[in-house]
Amino acid sequence: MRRAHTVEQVRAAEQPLLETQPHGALMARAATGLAVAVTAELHRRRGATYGARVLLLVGPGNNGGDALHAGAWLARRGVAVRAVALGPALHPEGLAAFTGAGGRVVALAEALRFHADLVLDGIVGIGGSPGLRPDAAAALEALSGVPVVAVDLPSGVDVDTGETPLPHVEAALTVTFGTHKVATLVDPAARACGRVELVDIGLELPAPALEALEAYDVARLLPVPGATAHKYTRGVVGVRAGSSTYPGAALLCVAGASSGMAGMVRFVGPDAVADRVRGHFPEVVGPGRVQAWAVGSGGDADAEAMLRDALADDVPVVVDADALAHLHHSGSTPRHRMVLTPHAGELAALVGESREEVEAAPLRHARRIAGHWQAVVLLKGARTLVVHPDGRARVNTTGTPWLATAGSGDVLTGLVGSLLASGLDPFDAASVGAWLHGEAGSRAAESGPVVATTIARHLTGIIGEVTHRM
Ligand SMILES: NC(=O)C1=CN([C@@H]2O[C@H](COP(=O)(O)OP(=O)(O)OC[C@H]3O[C@@H](n4cnc5c(N)ncnc54)[C@H](O)[C@@H]3O)[C@@H](O)[C@H]2O)[C@@H](O)CC1
Ligand SMILES: [K+]
Repeated sequence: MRRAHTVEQVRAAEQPLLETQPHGALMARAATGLAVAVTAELHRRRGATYGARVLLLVGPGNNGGDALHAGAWLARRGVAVRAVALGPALHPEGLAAFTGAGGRVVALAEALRFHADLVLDGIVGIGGSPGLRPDAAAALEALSGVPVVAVDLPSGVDVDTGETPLPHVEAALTVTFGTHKVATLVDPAARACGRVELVDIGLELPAPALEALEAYDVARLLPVPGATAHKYTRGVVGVRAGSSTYPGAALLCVAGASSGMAGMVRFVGPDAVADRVRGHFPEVVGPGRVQAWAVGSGGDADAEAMLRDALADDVPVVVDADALAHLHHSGSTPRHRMVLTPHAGELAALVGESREEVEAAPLRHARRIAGHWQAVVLLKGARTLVVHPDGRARVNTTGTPWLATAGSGDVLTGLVGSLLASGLDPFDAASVGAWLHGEAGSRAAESGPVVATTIARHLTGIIGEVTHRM
C-alpha cells in the first residue's frame, strides 16, 4: 500500500524525531536521499554525473535546506552546483554546507548563463501555500525548458488536496520525504510531480489520509475460492445494462462481470439484447437471485427502471452512466451500499458544477457526492479516486491513457459488480476493480491501441497473476 499523509500528520510524526535525534539528522536523511535520486536522474539524462550542472532554486525554509544539503553532496562528487536565493534568508546550516563544498549562490542572470542540466525546486515544501511568489515565478519562467526535480513537492501545489488553483512548478521527478502527500498521488497536482520517488526518513505515521493499492494488497483482498466452494457461495452478479440504442454496453458490462470473480453472471434485459449477450457468453443466465447488481451502462431510456429494479433487491448496486441521473428518484438509501461510478462529466451533473470545476478538484467533489448519497464514489479519470462516505479515500495508480476508450467504463462497472458479488465490501470492490481494470488496460496496451473488449479479455489473466503472488 502506498500511503499519503497530511501536512499536519507529517509535522506531528517529525516532532518526536526532531526532539530525540541529533540535530540535523532528519534533514541529512532527506537531503542524501534527494542527492542520490538526482544522481540517478543525471545518469539517465546524460550518462554521467561528473561535470553535470545543477541549479538550486532555494526558498527560505527547510525545503530550501534540503536542496542546499543535497547541492553540497553533489558538489563534493564533481557536479557544478549554483543556487538562486528566493527569500530573505536561506537555511543557515544548509548554506554553510553548500558553500563549504564549493557551491555558489548567484543572481538569476548568472544562473541563466550557467546552462543547467537540471533545476532543483527547493522553493517550498509542506510549509508552502498554493501559488508562487513573483521572484520564484520569474526564475521558473526564465528557466523554462530545463527539467525540474521537485524537493518533497512541486512548489505552488495545494499539498493536502492535490488541487492546483494557482501557478506551480511542473516537475519531471519529485523526491518526496517520509510519506506520500495527497498532492503526489491525486490529480491535478500528481501530474505536476512527474515521476515520484519516496525517501524513507523513518517517520512513524498514523492512519493515512489516502491510500493507493499495490499488487500485493490486491492479492490479499481478492477472494480465492476455497475447497468447498460452489457457484452460489462464490456469489452471483446481475447485470442490467445496454439498450436497443447501445446493445454493446450490455456485452461490455457482462464481459467485465465475467472476470471470473463471481460464481455466476445473470443478465436481465430485452430479449434481443439478452440473445446477443448469450451468443457471446454462453455461461450467462437470465433473471434470478443475485448478490450484487451492475446497472446503467448504456441504459439510455431504460436506465431509470434498471436502477429501481436493482435497488428493490436490497443487495449492493454499482450505479453507472445513465442510471446516475436517476438517483434522485430511485429511493436509494445507505442500506443499498451503492458504488457510484461517474466520470468527471457525470459527477459534474450530480454536483451542478462544470466538468472543469470537477477536474480541478476531483477529491473534493467525489467526497461531496459520497457524503450526499452515503455511497462509495469511484470517480473515473487518469488517477481514478475511490471515496468512502466515512472519509477514507484511495487513488488508483495503474492504467494507461489508452484506457480512455469507448466502453472502457462499462467493463469496469461489470467488474466491480462481480467483486461485490464475490464478497468484497463496496470500498474494496471499487478500488480493487479500478486497480485490475487499469492493469488489464496496460497489459492490453503492450500490443497496441486498446479497445474495451481487449481490456475485458485481459482481466482473468491479471487476476490469475495477482492471486498466484500469494
Ligand atoms: N521538519 C524537518 O525536520 C524536516 C523537514 N524537511 C523539509 O522541510 C520542508 C518543510 O519546511 P518548512 O516548514 O521550513 O517549510 P517550507 O520550506 O516548505 O516553506 C518555508 C516558508 O516559505 C514561506 N512560503 C509559503 N508559501 C510560499 C510561496 N508560495 N513562495 C515562497 N515562500 C513561501 C512560508 O513562510 C513557509 O513557512 C519539507 O517540505 C521538507 O522539504 C525535510 O528536511 C525532512 C525533515
Ligand atoms: K519544492
